[in-house]
Amino acid sequence: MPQTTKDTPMMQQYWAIKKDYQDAFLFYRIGDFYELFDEDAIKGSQLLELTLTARNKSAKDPIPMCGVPHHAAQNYIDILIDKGYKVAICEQVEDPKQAQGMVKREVIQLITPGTMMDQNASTAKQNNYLTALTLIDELYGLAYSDLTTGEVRTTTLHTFNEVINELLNLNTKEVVVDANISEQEQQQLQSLGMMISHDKVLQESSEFNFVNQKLTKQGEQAALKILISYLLETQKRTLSHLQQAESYEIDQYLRLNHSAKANLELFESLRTSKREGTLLWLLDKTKTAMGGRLLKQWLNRPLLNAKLLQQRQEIVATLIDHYFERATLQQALQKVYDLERLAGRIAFGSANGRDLIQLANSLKQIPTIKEVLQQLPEPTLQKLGTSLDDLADIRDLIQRAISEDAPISTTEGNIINDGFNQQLDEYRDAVNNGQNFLVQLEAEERKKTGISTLKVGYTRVFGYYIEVTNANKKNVPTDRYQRKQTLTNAERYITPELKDHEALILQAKEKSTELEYQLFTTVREQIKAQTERIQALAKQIAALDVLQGFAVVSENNHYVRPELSTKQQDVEIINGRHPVVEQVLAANEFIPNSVEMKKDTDILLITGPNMSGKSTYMRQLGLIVIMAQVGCFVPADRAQLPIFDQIFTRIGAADDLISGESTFMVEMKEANDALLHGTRHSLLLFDELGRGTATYDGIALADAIIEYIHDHLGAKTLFSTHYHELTQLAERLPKLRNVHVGATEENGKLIFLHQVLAGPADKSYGIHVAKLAGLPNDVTQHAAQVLSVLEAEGSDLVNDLPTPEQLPLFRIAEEPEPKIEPKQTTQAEAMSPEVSALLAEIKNTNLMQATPIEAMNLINQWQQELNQQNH
Ligand SMILES: Nc1ncnc2c1ncn2[C@@H]1O[C@H](COP(=O)(O)OP(=O)(O)OP(=O)(O)O)[C@@H](O)[C@H]1O
Repeated sequence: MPQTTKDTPMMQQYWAIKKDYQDAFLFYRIGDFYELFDEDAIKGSQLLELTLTARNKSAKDPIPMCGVPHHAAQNYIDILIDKGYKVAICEQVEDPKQAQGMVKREVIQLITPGTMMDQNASTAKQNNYLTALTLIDELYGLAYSDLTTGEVRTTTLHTFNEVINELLNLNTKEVVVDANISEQEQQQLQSLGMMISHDKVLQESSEFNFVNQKLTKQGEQAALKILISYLLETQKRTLSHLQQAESYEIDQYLRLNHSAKANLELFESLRTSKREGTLLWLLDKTKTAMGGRLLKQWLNRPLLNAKLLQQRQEIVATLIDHYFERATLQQALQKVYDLERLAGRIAFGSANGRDLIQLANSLKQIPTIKEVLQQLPEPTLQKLGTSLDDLADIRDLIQRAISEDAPISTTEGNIINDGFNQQLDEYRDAVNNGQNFLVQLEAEERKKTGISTLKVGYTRVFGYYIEVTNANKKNVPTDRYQRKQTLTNAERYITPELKDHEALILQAKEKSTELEYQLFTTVREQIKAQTERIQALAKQIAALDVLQGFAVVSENNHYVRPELSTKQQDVEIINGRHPVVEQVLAANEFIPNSVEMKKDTDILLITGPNMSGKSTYMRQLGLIVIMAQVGCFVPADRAQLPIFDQIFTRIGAADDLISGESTFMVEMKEANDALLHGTRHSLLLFDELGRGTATYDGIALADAIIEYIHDHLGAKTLFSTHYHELTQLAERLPKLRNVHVGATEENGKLIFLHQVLAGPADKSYGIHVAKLAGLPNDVTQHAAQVLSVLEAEGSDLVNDLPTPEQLPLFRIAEEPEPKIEPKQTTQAEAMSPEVSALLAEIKNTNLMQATPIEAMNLINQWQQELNQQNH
């Protein structure tokens, strides 16, 4: 709204400030309220369900207004941030009593989704990252930080797809970009729910110099500069708790793209989008919020380093074997508050007395933790036990200075302990003496006046008074008493003596409160100087907490320590279980299955009826690998595993959350990704790849992909399929083995055995599954007839299928596919020369060199040719 000449000085000040914060809600402090004006007020009143009023109501053009009490502001700020807005907090920055004219006001902080400092119980175990992104010499530089913990990391990425993956993995809500990031890229990030921000004035700072120390890559340094500059611009204070940036490369860790993490349900259940039923949910037996956050980071980045993994395994094994020590450790950890975020708040200047008490109480646990660790027969734990800094000096300072019962407010006294500061003790004595004087005065006045019910009291507005009930008013010595206030049944008076003491007491009180605040901030500053030590301790405690959690789940669920090999790629899991599904089923209901893929086997081709457990078997292997590569034990009787470099998946619903592309396109892209980037150290989990297109194309593509993996990649691969034709590949591909998930039929009913057995499935149970699903009897009976005809004739799926016109109902029953007995002829022999030629063309097409659109066009062309063949 434009400024008009009629604007009051206050509104002029408002508009002047608002001008710089057009994209934020301006919370403008007036007394005990934050007020919103004009468009902010209209929009804010709707979003926050506040009553909309107006300033200058009687004027011609009143200004819409709404407000929130300052003590309740945080809730409203949280709501706006959660809805993806920014909030600028504008405070009175001088004492109104001393102000000449308008009170000076300034924005003291711009709160954005990526810079929220306020954390509640539900976000305790989550990091909140702000990310900065730039592009230099065709490389993306990425820097991100969690302002609440001070963690800073940087990396360099080659493609925008990698950037998206990393940002989704980090669950980043806000990305600060510079002009090198194109409009289109920015829009793509926005469409994924990320706020895009820009840094207005790129500034050099001592913070940048400190955080930047270890970085060498240009892109990462540039991104870091944007990040820190934006943080300084929005937070408007020093950021001394930011740690030195750690640079990493994504291939230092087991690579899993975002959709693989979603498919394997690491952090979010596919069905409910909740944490329950995920690997994180299962493994999180941490006692601290820091441990909870670190576990999530570990699962996001499983390790490749065998030595580090051995070390984690040793610790888990030792903690499993020492139940009592572990119990003591857990009890101590339980009492450790969020050291990282406490350190953040202390450095940020927002910590109160209670925060410091929480810090001291946490530090009290460290000696116990050190003692237990030193008792354990494991070198890393023992070393940790000796080297852990118990921060006794900080604990001692807090215990001496800060009252156990410190209030939330830092400005109203009662924070500092007696005996900590002489001057404060003197003020407090003065206040106490004053109080004693009043007690004496009351007794004396009762005596002098003979009024036994006379009382000395205090109110904020009137100060100290002498109160006399109406019945006794006549006995009041009017020469000394001066009437001050009349109540219904009493009268209040003051005397000169009382007023003198009032001044003394109030002065002492005011001085003591002021001094307390000063002392408190000094203590806080002293602790702030030790931020790095607190952060170092927090990191060690967090790791210890995650590992004790691994010990707990491993023991409770009878996991075994996997043998990890860097020399060979053999996979041998005896009686493995799906860690989450087995928790959901009743005891002993889960049927364990082995996975054996030694030198002679790279690919397991899995067949079996729907619902038999094919996906579960594949996910099981993926999860076991991830658990092994974060250092946890695994659900099996025995497990020998290589260290995988990447896991590629194509499991479950193929909808692409990112680009909204068709199922088939996503399938092909994911296959392409695996074939292009996979190595013989990778794990591929492909569930019914190719089902997103026509049967012919599906079979042909699946065949070509399997052969490519077999001949060129050599990656360990689980490939499930309903295309029975593919099982014949075992004859040609020596490193492919058929397995199937067993089922039997009893009295016409299908019994799932959930057991993975050697060889291809010998019968399709599609019709039974269709029955279970409740398809009309007509349909399933009809399908059964078709099946028996097909089986009796040993016919060929392709050539002998009745046309839809002949069997109208068949179209409905098509989904559970009737299966034919495998013939001894190869596929190419069974088909017409045209189809064979087509197949050869498909096989020889190099998908790696085709763009997705070209692939689509090719497939379209093949489909048309095939259709011509069929007619
Ligand atoms: N090993 C097992 N032991 C016990 N129950 C299992 C086992 N494996 C799977 N199940 C149960 O069977 C259900 C179906 O499993 P899953 O989704 O893996 O089947 P599927 O063969 O992949 O099916 P579709 O082909 O229809 O995708 C699971 O929800 C689970 O409850």
